[in-house]
Amino acid sequence: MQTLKDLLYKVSLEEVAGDMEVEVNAIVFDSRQVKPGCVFVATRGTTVDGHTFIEKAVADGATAVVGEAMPVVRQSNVTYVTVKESREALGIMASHFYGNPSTKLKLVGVTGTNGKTTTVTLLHQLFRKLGYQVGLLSTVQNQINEEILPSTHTTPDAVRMNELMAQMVERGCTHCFMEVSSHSVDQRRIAGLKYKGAIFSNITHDHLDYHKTFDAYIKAKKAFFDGLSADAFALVNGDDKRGFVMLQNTKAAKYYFALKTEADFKGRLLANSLQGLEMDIDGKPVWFQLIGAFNAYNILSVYGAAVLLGEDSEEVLTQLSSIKPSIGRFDQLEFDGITAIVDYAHTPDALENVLQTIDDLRSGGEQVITLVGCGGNRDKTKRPLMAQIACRFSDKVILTSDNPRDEDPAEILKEMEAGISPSDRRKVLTIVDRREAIKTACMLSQPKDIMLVAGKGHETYQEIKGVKYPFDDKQVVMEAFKTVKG
Ligand SMILES: CC(=O)N[C@H]1[C@@H](OP(=O)(O)OP(=O)(O)OC[C@H]2O[C@@H](n3ccc(=O)[nH]c3=O)[C@H](O)[C@@H]2O)O[C@H](CO)[C@@H](O)[C@@H]1O[C@H](C)C(=O)N[C@@H](C)C(=O)N[C@H](CCC(=O)O)C(=O)O
Ligand SMILES: Nc1ncnc2c1ncn2[C@@H]1O[C@H](COP(=O)(O)OP(=O)(O)OP(=O)(O)O)[C@@H](O)[C@H]1O
Ligand SMILES: N[C@H](CCC[C@H](N)C(=O)O)C(=O)O
Ligand SMILES: [Mg+2]
Repeated sequence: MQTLKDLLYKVSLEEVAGDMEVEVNAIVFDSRQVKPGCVFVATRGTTVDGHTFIEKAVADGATAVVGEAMPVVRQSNVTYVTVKESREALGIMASHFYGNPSTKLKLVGVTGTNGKTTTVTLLHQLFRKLGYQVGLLSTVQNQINEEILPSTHTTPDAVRMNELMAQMVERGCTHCFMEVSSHSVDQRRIAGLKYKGAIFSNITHDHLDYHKTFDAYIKAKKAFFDGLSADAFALVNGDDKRGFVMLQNTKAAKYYFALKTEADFKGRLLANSLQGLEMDIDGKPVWFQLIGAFNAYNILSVYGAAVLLGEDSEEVLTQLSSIKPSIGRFDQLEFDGITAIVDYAHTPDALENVLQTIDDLRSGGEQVITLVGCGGNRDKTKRPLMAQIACRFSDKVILTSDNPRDEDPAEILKEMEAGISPSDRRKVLTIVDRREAIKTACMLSQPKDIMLVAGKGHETYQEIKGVKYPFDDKQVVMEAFKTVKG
């Protein structure tokens, strides 16, 4: 067991009351999870202040408390430590508790509005093919080699994350590829981690509900790069004007990947179809199985990161050309000549990219039918924009629910409808029930048509008022086709 003093190594302390040599058997930041002998870390959250649960945590057996303000009435057998930033302390403590696993792995983090899951999944599969034991932390799933562990967040909380990394180390992993969400940087979930590399994919509109302004959102992403050490690499998209911003204050070695501008890892798109894409990389034409021009960026950053991690460039391209992750990103289903595409596009930029890809691949005569919704309790400003984009690229649009969470789904749909111009209204149907909406889309589609089911991708549930009901777009689409056309 470790002492509180061990766990607080390198954390700047403001005040200590009690014994720092006390042993702790767990780190807990939710009073409902407290067990005797643990240290309770109180953080100020987005809905409640964890400091209000200190007494409860102590009553339930916490032997130590760490937080930004301590109660006046204290128990003599409990150690109270005041720190400047509890979330930062929590990250560092979690790392120490699990033996600093990030220092024993080549840890690469990917941040950006879109493309994180695709990039880390490609990296995981690539390094498996290159013969390594590899860990993965992603929105879709966490993985230790082939073993799949459920994921609840894009970037887990500090305790869970270090626990997972410790398991990776124990199982012989040499590399770990993880998504770094802007929330996780802001909430210091990644404090205490040692990165070997960081990738920036792009930044566009999302999460303004949380960050409030676009500048604050950029700042959160940049903080990830600011925190890198000199022996790490920072690889950014040179075609995104914020790529340069990410590198401004980092100590890490700086690299760019790009399609349009000069870069250390430069690609040129040669061909793009529903079967895949061909790209010239460093003078070599290579065929990849991923679909959509935006994936050229994901492939380039994966290539760059692999080379920067010391892999042979030829071998990397050979292996990369054989990979096609099936993770609810541009997943194609066929039924009687109709193509249905299930995609996780849940931001205006992602939706536009996917629809542009479909548009580029149209052969003429077919209809594009887009089904889309927007999540509740999330950025409201993207709602009218996403409806507008769907209309711009589609012959028919069905607006429906995504994960309404605690909001009224009809209200979300009204906010989406506000983005539709009078001339586009005739092509739009609004159907609140997603299953019914999918059935209608199937009914409206004819052979050769392309139907896009956007927003939920890999998700296997629909969250309505705190309950997650089983719902898998791919499965529902296949069932609907069988019912309607079968
Ligand atoms: C808005 C947000 O990001 N919230 C995250 C945050 O919770 P919070 O600190 O704000 O929670 P809070 O309810 O205000 O509580 C404050 C503190 O009091 C504690 N508490 C609370 C109640 C109680 O009875 N006792 C108690 O001790 C809580 O454990 C917490 O430590 O910290 C928690 C622990 O790390 C996260 O689980 C939680 O994620 C919530 C569930 C969430 O939905 N997050 C989403 C928005 C998110 O993080 N998304 C990103 C990016 C998604 C993407 O684009 O890919 C992600 O990384 O997944
Ligand atoms: N490099 C990219 N540029 C723009 N759009 C992309 C890119 N890569 C993927 N997309 C689009 O964004 C959607 C989400 O992709 P992905 O899941 O890889 O992103 P993410 O950053 O992990 O998202 P999240 O923030 O939800 O975790 C995809 O379904 C696709 O439509
Ligand atoms: N990680 C993202 C996922 C959004 C997916 C979409 N289906 C929704 O529910 O809005 C978020 O939590 O904002
Ligand atoms: Mg993701």
